[in-house]
Amino acid sequence: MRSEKYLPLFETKRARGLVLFRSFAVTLFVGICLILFYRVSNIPRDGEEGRWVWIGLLGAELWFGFYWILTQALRWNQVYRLTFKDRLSLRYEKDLPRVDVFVCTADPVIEPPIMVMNTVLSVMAYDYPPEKLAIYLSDDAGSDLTFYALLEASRFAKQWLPYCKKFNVQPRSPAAYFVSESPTGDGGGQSQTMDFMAIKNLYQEMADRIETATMLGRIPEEARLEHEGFSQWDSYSSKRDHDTILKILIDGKDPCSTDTDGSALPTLVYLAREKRPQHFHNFKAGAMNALIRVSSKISNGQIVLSLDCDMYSNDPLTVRDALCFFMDEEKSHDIAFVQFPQWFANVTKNDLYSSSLRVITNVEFHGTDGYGGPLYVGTGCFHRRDTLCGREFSQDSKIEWKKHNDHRRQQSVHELVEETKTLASCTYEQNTKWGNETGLKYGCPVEDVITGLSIQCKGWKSAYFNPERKAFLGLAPTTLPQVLVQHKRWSEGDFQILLSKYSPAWYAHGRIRLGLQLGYCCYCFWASNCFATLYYSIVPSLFLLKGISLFPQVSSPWFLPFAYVIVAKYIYSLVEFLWADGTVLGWWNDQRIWLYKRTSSYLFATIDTILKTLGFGETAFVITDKVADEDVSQRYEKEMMEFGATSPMFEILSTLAMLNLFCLAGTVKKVIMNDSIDRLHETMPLQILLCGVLVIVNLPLYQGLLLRKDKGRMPCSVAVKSSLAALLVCTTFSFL
Ligand SMILES: O=c1ccn([C@@H]2O[C@H](COP(=O)(O)OP(=O)(O)O[C@H]3O[C@H](CO)[C@@H](O)[C@H](O)[C@H]3O)[C@@H](O)[C@H]2O)c(=O)[nH]1
Ligand SMILES: [Mn+2]
Repeated sequence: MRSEKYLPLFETKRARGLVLFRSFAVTLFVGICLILFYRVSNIPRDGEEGRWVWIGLLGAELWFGFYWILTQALRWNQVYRLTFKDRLSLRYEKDLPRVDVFVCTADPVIEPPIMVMNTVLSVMAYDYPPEKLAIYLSDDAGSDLTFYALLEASRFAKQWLPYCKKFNVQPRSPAAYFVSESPTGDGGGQSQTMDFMAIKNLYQEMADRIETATMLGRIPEEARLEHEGFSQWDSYSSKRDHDTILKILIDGKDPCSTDTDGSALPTLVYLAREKRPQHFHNFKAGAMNALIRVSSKISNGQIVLSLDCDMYSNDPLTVRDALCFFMDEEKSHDIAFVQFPQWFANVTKNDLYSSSLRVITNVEFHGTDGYGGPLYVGTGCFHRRDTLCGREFSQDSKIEWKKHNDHRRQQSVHELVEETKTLASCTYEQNTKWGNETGLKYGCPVEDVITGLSIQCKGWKSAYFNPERKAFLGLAPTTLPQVLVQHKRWSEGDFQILLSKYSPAWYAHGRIRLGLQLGYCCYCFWASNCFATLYYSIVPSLFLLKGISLFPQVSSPWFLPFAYVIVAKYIYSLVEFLWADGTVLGWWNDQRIWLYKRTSSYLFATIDTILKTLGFGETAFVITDKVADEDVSQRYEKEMMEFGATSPMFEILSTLAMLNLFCLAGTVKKVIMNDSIDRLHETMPLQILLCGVLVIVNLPLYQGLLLRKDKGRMPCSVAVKSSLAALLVCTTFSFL
């Protein structure tokens, strides 16, 4: 029954200070226009020196100006959300919907099973009626190690879940919980301490068994004999060639599956979809679609949560938060998904690789939310099942939660499993709309973003919920090559979306709000930033070396707009970064990574996308490592940049760094020899500043190239090649 006075389950609030921000943005816009006017009106005439360079600079500045406008769309209309879980309980506790959680893993070596189990256990322990919760683990490696680990976890859960409930502990990932030496939670004093020690030992024993098996690469013989599930590996030949392996480890419907307190347990399912070398498997999108189908037979939750295997739940109440957005009587009918931020458990204080993406998380996504909702970013996202399967929005899309809650099943578990297996076979999708109209989209390295966009284009909205207590915590990459590769995948995927059928630049026009369209473009144009950035970080420095000025002199009135834009833009970015809980050094690191991404990841992403469009090359998904060697971890903790491998990306970064170093050194030498410091100051302040900042920002790179001795240093070959290349460019250019 609806109470007389309707009380919303969630609220949306405008961010404060938007007027101030907008006024500031307008002044910056004027500054940018003045700069462009200066460039256009001062183009050297035909035949005059520097005409083409000047036009190039104009191009770069036009690009930066255009891109800046896109970034404003992500800030213009920020909103914040609040939920009322108590009202949800009051109104719906008996009628809560079924929720299916999908956890994807793909490789037991770089995604250790014990980490995956912690994710699984953390969601099994959600504060949610267990008969309405089902957890599915998709294993794209089809590894019996992961299955073994899941079997162990299903046993451990029988103790872990009652413990969590009894003392209301959090987080409910055992590994994260046991980091603290003493029990936390709604203390039970002496009795909790004993329980704590007991459960901690149990966890440790389980972890040891799983880790030993992982290390040896095989499971203990007695485990194999004990559980019939392993027989499914009899016909297994490799991770790319095997039958569907499907096992319901805990059947929530079975009255016998209970924890040590006799309470029901959530359903737990292991799935390794069929793989054959002749059938392309479509990476995570393929795994997710198999999960959608398989789960529809087993539990068919109306709400689906997708999680990466390293993203444990940090808050047992998150499901209820998400449901507030789906179950509000007045405002929920058009919400298709609720995205939680991706936060990371392993980010160091000053976030050397800027992998926490804190500005995106704490600022930009709130901006997208003001225009119809955030992007779907693959993990920590709750979907309505029907919208994920391609349903269009219409006025009657509202779910009657109280009606639709029944899911009975007639067959035996065995029959059910056999019948369901075919849904995960390689051929099932042939001649269907899966991967296209239905489920997650195929063929894009960021299957999540393109899927979310297509849902929004069908008239749906999404919501962004960024609560005080972080809902999920994952693992960020811990070395520079990993960071650059991850960003290459993302920027490449986003760029492909721009060129795809669902392009935010045209297809989305009129289907989503303009602000959101621009916001999507901001990410989809990530890759294209490489050209302007490369130009700006090479050409002015070379001309500095040659003594040719490309920017206004200090005494010129045109100097002012440059000075204003530079100073205002960077102060703003620092303030925003600090506001998003960053540190000053973290901001500085962010600037460095900004440069590195743009000059390497984005460049390669652009090249690869163009090649793919022309028909060369294939889409790939390079999985991010979730483990690191001991010494690599130590350097990471100390915030020492990790290179340690040869890579074409490093060659570019190092060449750029050396080039700027030579240009600066050459200029300094000239100054000393000619005693011309005043003149240079007067005529080329901005070029000196640019080159100088590029050198300072690259200090860790010079250290890695020239000074460091540890294993994480830049390989010698890169140092030699890049120095020679930079030297060659500088000398040829000076004598040209
Ligand atoms: O063939 C594959 C490849 C990957 N995965 C899983 O996909 C998840 C994400 O992979 P990861 O290597 O951790 O990539 P990230 O860059 O950290 O992931 C981000 O970006 C991806 C898109 O590029 C999204 O799918 C993710 O949800 C999002 O967290 C992991 O759980 C993997 O196990 C599969 O299931 N099958
Ligand atoms: Mn990841």
